[in-house]
Amino acid sequence: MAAARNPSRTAPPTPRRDGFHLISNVPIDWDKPVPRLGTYAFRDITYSKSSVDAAARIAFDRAQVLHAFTPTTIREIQMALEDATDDPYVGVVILTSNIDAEQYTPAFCAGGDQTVRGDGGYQDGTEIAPKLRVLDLQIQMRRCPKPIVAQVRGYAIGGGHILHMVSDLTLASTNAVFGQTGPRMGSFDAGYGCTTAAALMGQKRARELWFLCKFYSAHEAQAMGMVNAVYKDDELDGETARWVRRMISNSPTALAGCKAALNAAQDGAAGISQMGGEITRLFYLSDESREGRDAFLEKRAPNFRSKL
Ligand SMILES: CC(C)(COP(=O)(O)OP(=O)(O)OC[C@H]1O[C@@H](n2cnc3c(N)ncnc32)[C@H](O)[C@@H]1OP(=O)(O)O)[C@@H](O)C(=O)NCCC(=O)NCCSC(=O)CCC(=O)c1ccccc1C(=O)O
Repeated sequence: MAAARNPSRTAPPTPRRDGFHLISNVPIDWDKPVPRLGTYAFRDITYSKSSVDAAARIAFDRAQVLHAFTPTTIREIQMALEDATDDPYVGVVILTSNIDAEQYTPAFCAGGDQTVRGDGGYQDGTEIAPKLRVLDLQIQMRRCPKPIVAQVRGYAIGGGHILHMVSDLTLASTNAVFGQTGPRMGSFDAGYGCTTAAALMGQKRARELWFLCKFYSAHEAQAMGMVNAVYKDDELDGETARWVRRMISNSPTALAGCKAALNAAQDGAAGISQMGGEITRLFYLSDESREGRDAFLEKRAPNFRSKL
């Protein structure tokens, strides 16, 4: 008698076979916020980690000005991001904002705080000279080997919009609104602000974004290619958790390699350096590489071929 066929051998192919829908969408349980790093106490952001879900959450905390950023805000994000990057336990970083919808219009970030915009850049009394510190943060985000997820509610405008574009993934609430305003505000970002827009949505749409300074709904932004997924506002935290949980269950080295490769074409020599750094780090783990170090320390000639 012929054996009964295993039904899984004949199951029709389905995208749901990836099991993504089976991952819990219970919002991430954050530990108590990290109030300070070293002697520095955060003022413009909150920084939290989850011991359960291996993620870090960096949130703008200036709701009264729609989370517009000053040099201090950016410096604080840089510090938190450095900590999250170096912490081997953290697998994914979420960049978002603290929403107080009872008092203030929801926003992810309304860009550079115009009240501290001086003639040569932004200066809130903490810079040696006025500068565009956010450009350094953009580079730090690109170099961070871990996925950065922008979780966007409300307005993501100007420099805030660029920070979501530079993030690896963007998950948006249905109430999110996206746009550049630079040419209406006497500003522009000829670096990642323009080049990332073109890479995400194509040249014509990127020119529309920057030349017209129109605003776009979450669904329009998704159709343009700059938002990965749109969720109802009350489902966004849970769905973000699902994306985070899938990524932290994947290989960190594979994710870092993919991020470096995806950055490489746009980032030129800096992109190759990021990619090369990953390769060198892995090479250090090999017998061949260790032979160079050991031979030096043992004051002998290296024999690399013996380690192949
Ligand atoms: C976002 C709005 C359309 C929302 O409008 P509305 O709901 O009516 O709210 P408002 O009443 O306007 O705002 C509430 C409250 O917030 C204050 N506020 C909002 N945005 C800013 C801001 N950017 N700076 C300072 N303050 C802000 C606003 O004044 C209100 O305060 P009150 O005390 O209640 O009056 C609308 O708010 C709006 O259009 N905002 C401006 C958005 C904008 O144009 N942002 C871009 C600024 S330029 C920039 O971001 C460049 C940044 C930069 O550093 C850079 C430079 C060069 C190269 C690269 C970069 C880079 O960013 O990467």
